[in-house]
This record gives sequence, C-alpha cells and structure tokens, in this order.
Amino acid sequence: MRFAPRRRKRVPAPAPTPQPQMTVSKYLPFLDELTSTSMWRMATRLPRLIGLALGWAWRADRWDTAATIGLNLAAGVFTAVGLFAVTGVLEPLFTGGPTPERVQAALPSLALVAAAYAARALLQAGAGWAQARLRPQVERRTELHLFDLTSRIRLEAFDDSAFNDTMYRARDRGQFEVSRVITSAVDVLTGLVSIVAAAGVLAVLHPVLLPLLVLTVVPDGWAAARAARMRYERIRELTTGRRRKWALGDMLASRDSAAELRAFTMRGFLIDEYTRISDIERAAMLTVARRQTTTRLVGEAAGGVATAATFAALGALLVTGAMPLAVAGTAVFAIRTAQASLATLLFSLSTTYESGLYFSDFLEFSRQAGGRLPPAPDTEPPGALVEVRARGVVFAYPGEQAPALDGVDVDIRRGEVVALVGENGSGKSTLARLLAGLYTPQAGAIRWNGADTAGMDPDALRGRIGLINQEYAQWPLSAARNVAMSAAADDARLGAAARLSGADEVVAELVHGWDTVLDKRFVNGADLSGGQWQRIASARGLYRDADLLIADEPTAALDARAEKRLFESLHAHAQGRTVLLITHRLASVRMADRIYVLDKGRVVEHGDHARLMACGGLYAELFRMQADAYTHTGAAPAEPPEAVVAEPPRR
Ligand SMILES: Nc1ncnc2c1ncn2[C@@H]1O[C@H](COP(=O)(O)OP(=O)(O)OP(=O)(O)O)[C@@H](O)[C@H]1O
Repeated sequence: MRFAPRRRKRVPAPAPTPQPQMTVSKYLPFLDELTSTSMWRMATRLPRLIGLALGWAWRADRWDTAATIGLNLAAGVFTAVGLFAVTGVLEPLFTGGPTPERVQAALPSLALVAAAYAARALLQAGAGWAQARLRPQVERRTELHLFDLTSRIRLEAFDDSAFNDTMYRARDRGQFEVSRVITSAVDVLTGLVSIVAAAGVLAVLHPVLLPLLVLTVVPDGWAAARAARMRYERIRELTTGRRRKWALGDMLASRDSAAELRAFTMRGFLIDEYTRISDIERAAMLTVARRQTTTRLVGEAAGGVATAATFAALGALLVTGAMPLAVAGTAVFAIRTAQASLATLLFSLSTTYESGLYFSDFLEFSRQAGGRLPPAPDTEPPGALVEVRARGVVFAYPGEQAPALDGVDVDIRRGEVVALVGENGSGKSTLARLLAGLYTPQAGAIRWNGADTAGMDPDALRGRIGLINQEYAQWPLSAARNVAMSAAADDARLGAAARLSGADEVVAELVHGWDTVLDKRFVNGADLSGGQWQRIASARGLYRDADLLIADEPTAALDARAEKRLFESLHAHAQGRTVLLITHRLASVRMADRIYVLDKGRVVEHGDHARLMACGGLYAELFRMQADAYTHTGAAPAEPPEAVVAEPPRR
C-alpha cells in the first residue's frame, strides 16, 4: 500500500548530517531497562514464559501440542531405558570369566538397548512431525494476533517512536519465537528425563559422581546463557537503527521513491547512510562475538577442569579399591552419556532463555498494544447526526511539547457546509481527524448529539463519517475495492460516487474497469496520475454516503474542471447531509455556512465569508492574496502575445 504524496508532512528525506537516532547513545534507554532485568530474574521468569508459549501452542492446535510434548517425553523415557540397558551390557562384559559366557550374559540387555533406541527413533520421528505441523500454526496465530492489535490500537500509537520500536521487535522476531520457545522447552523436558536416568545410574554406582558431573556442565551452561543474553542486549539496543536501516532499504528498493531517488541523485547518500548504520551494527555485533567467544572459552575451561576432577575422582576410587573395575567402566560410560545429556539440556535451556527474551518482546508488545486500545464504549452508539460540537479541544502529538490544537471550539449542524481554513501547520487536518474519531482529545470534548465521542464505539462512530483524507492510501486492490473499501461493492453506488467525484472518467479508461488492480507491481496492474488517484479517494469518501463527510484538501491535485465539479458535488451532497471542508482554495469556501480560521492550533476567526471579509483579519488577508493572484495582470504588454492553439488531430 502506498500513500498519496502530501505537501508538508511527507516522510522527510534523511538530512545530510547523521540523525541522532542512529547513534549508539540513543539506544541507551533500552539498556537501562534491560540491565534491571538480571539473568537470574529472567531465568525465574522462564517457567512462566514457557507456560505462556505452551498456551499459545495449545490454542493453535491442541493435538499437535499434546503430540509434541507427549512423544518427546516418551522418547526421553526410552533414552533412559536404553541407558539402563547399556549398563546391563557393560557390567557382565567387564566382570571376569570366559568371554562367550560374558557376551551371552550381556545379550538380553543388548536386545533391550536395540529395542529402546528403535522405539526412541520412532517416537522422535513422530514428535518431529508434530512439531513441524505445529510451528506454522503457532506462527499464523501469533501473526494474526499481532495484526489484530496493530489494526485496532489508537492512531496516536503510530506517532510514538518508542512504541514503534516495540512493534518492530515484535514483528521482526518476537512473534516467531513462540514456537522456538516450545521446541526448546520440550527439549529441556526430554533432556531432564535423560539426566534423571543418568543421575540414577551414577547415584547407584557412587554418590560422589553425581555432584562432580553437575560441576562439569554448569560452567558451559552459564557461558551459553550469558552469550545468548549478550546477543539479545545488543540486538535490542540496535532496534531503532535497524528500523531506520529497514526504512532506508525500503527507499532504495521501492517503486514509490525510485523516481525521486534518481531525480535528486540520492543513491550515494542513501547507500552511505545505510552503510553507516550497517557499520554501527556490524561493530556492535563483532564486539558481541568477541565477548561471546571469551565467555564461552572461560566456560569451557572451567568445564574442562571439572571433567578432569571427575575422572581424577574416578581414578582415586579405583586405586583405593572403593570401586571395582566393572563398575568404573560403567561409570565412565554413564558419565559420558550424562555429560552429553546435560550439555544438551543446558543448550536447550539457553535456547529457551534466548527465545524467551525475544518472546517477551512479543508479550511486551501485546501488553503495550493492549493498553493502547480504545476503551470499551460506555455510551450509546451515535444516532443520526444532528449536531457535532468541539469544546476546548486540546491535542498534542506523542512526544511533542506544543499542542497541535489548543482550546478549539467548533460547531457543525446537520445540512451545513462548514469549512476549516488556515495556513500550513495551523491544525486543520488534526482537527479533522479528531472530529472523524481517529484521535481523542487530551482535554476538552467532542460531542455528537450531546454525547462525548470519547466513550463511543469508534467503529460505530466512524461508520457515520465519510472521509476524503489528505493522505489517502493507494491500496494495492481493485479500483472497486479502492472505492467501496470494507463495504460491499454495489454497482449503482460505485457509479454514483464515481460520477460525483469524477472517478467515472478514470475507471472508463482502465482496461479491466472497476476490476483493475491499481498497482503496477502486480500483473495487469495499472497506475494512476496524482489527480486520478485523488478522484478515486474522493469517490471513497462519497461512497459511504455518511451523515458527515469530512473532505480534507480534496482538490489539491485536481485540474480546474475536476475541481469545480467536485466542489459542486460536495455542495449538492450537503443537501440533507453535512460536509466539513478543508481547503486552501478559498474561493470554494465562500458558500460555506460557517468558516473557522485556524492559526497555530487555535480558532482565531469564524463566521461566514461576508462577515470574515468585513473583519479584515487573517481570512480576508489570505482571500485577497489569492484573489489578487487571479486578477493582477501586471503591466499590460504593448501588443498582446499571439495565442497558439493546436489543431485537433485529423482522423
Ligand atoms: N503525526 C504528527 N506528529 C507530530 N506532529 C504532527 C503530526 N502531524 C502534524 N503534526 C504537527 O501538528 C501541527 C498541525 O498539523 P496539521 O496537519 O493539522 O496542519 P494543517 O493545518 O492541516 O496543515 P496543512 O495545511 O499543511 O495540511 C503542525 O505543527 C504539524 O507539524
């Protein structure tokens, strides 16, 4: 989806100097927040995170979840059985006596080993299949949950950069980690079963072996978890930069910016900027890699020392005769097996821990987004419009000190055409969005037939309002869908809206008519000129046939004929309905019932055209400026220039 170009609030091209959000210092707030969550605290949160992830999986598909857990656990049990059976093989082999008898004595256990490992292989295959089925289902569910929230949260959320970071982290990785948490948590459970088995064997052989064994693996586990956390911290710090890089990448590879990129030779600048952020990212990740390697080396060295101590203890037990050779042989096998199981367990734990960190990003997004949903409606849904009143409305965009609207009063009554005029940035579009129920005032109120719109069901309110947006979206959908939007596409209504807006002429030229996809990136797609798109956007607002039509700069890209036609349509449309018109073409608001003049977020004048002209204020000044531009011809040339009129082509 693309958005129509806008005169002022376009996404600014990156300034030639480095943007502050691309320097590492800007990332520090996240670090502060993160360092307060210690590794231990995070580890204690793991069981809950695993529980939550399992809940997601269960809701996605309970059978596959149950099969994933059940089959993996059963496979773990057979690993344990195999281990016990191996000790049954080794013991007779290491005891004295003739070899054929020893081998014969070991045969039943050997058969058990083979059966156990065969069963484990089958169960693991089944578990793998269940896991493979579960993964896309969980991802689909989390993705839909994410988009359900992003499409319902209040519009202001999209102006909050911190929230955008949270949303990016959830979209970029968090949402995909649920299934990884589950997979690694199941591995932890399976590993635990094997460990319990190996520990059982070791405890039976000699009590000192078990604690020694634990010591051999703990340093490695610590190193793995610490390395995972380092990586996560760095990636989290880099969120804003990565988001920025993503936006730059989009500009480098998108059709919308392709023309300006070339016209303004932005290629070098964008690639430099992209490279600069990539370098910051690369330097940060290289530092992490270095620190991770050191940590792992420390962990492995400590683990090596502990392993040596374990085998030294085993040797001491042998030398002192505290342990017979047959038992020692079994112990060596059990120690190796247990070490492998413990290492797998700790690896799974560290993966669970790492995935848990990313999954908590997703949970954090869900929590924050949940807090940004519109409150549950506590008033009746809005009835047919009689009157809309804004009183003392104050609104500041997130992160902005100065309010965009500061104590605004406006009245709109049924059947009226009300106009908002004022210079760029005076607050007209912001006010229109508040009146359209897209933003909520921070002080003051907007009342629809006397009831505060803040307590109304936003969708019910918006259903009564048609919007011709200044920043209309260019949806990669058919022309019919671009006009009807979420409503059913009705031919008669499409035709009427198209006639009123001038979109009929646009659609008549499309090869597939209303069915043409308005996006060149798709097969048989078509693109429109700026003015043609604007006619489609106007038809969109008119199609809804709502009580209140808000038209924000509906003619900025239209030619003179189309502009005249649209203003006539809007005035005709107002018969029995209501129109709020925002425009810089002041000639078109002369007929408005009431005109509000905004300046720096305040209403500085209001009244009809005659009254405002008589006051000689800002409106009169702006109106005269425009009128002069049409009437002032300057010094007349001695001889009027000859007009050249092209002949129509002969057919
Ligand atoms: N999303 C935003 N975040 C922060 N500030 C914003 C945002 N949108 C608008 N503003 C600021 O709010 C003020 C009012 O903007 P608004 O778009 O309402 O003006 P306008 O009168 O419609 O201007 P124009 O005639 O240029 O369309 C301006 O100072 C603008 O920079």
